[in-house]
Amino acid sequence: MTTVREPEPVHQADPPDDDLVLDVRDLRMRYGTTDVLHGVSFTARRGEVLALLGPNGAGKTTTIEILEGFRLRSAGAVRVLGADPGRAGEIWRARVGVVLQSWRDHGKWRVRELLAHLGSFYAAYSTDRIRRPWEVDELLAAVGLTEQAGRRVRQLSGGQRRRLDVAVGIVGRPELLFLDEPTVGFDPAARREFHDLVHRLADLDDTTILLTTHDLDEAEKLADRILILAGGRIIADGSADQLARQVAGEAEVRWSIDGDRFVHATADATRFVRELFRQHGDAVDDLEVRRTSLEDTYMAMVYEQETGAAGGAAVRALEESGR
Ligand SMILES: Nc1ncnc2c1ncn2[C@@H]1O[C@H](COP(=O)(O)OP(=O)(O)OP(=O)(O)O)[C@@H](O)[C@H]1O
Repeated sequence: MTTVREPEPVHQADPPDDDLVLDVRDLRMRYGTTDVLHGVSFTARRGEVLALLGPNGAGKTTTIEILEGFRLRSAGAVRVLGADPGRAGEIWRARVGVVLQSWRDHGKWRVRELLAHLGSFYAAYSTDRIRRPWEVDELLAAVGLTEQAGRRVRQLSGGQRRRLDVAVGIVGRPELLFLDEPTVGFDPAARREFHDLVHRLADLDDTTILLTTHDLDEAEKLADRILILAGGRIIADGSADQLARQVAGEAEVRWSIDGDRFVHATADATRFVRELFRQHGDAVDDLEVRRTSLEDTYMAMVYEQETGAAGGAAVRALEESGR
């Protein structure tokens, strides 16, 4: 008997997308019997800056460590620069920069020597597009450590040491940079310089950056997109403006009449203020229009997630917090 085989279905593989630097789908992590990540999904494209926010213990460091290849996931599909970080090799590692929460080695080394030494490991991974490593004097200037170049690492202040952590993380000119709470201990000037450096890396070098921070002002200033991790899932993914619109009116209007203070959240502040004056005219005093801050949005979203409140509760919480 002759059997006729059905033609094999043709699998049209998607062309590799060089711009897709992070592709995380349904990532799960369990420590012992405790599930920490219940299905985390997000992507990041070349040159994007993402801020990963969430309450203490939400799983931000766990997520980042999995993407860095330092921790094995329990389940889910993860591609980082086109590879599985759990199995990727040396060449992949040379393309990834990491700034951990604290880094305490090499106290006897001098700053310049340490950076030159660590940088030398990246020379073999230079490409036509990216010359590795970063030239040491240029790097010292970029992180604001030129004056400390000859100092021993253990003689640096906390903030200077954190700058050195950043320098160590970027000395190999990474295409993808992970920053875990990068500005803890920075004074305001150092913080601003660091923000300039992040913008420069993303805008000029097309570096993709994923950072965790508890500083919502910093997240708003730095990130193209904000991810909020709570309850083991990403509960929000978008620009600060987009998130604000999801939660409530975009603006908060405050005013007083005869000494009594009022507050109202609205999507159309102009129309609301026009109506306010039409009704109360010159009696309106102390008028203030404020856009919903990322902090308001964050608090409302995390509150809603934690309490399991139905839609609309976040809006009410936001209004309460404004009173
Ligand atoms: N090695 C481990 N073994 C068991 N549990 C762990 C381990 N590492 C982390 N956890 C737990 O997993 C949860 C997530 O921790 P993780 O450090 O990822 O949170 P985080 O969002 O980075 O927190 P923070 O904002 O406080 O830095 C926490 O409940 C933590 O106690």
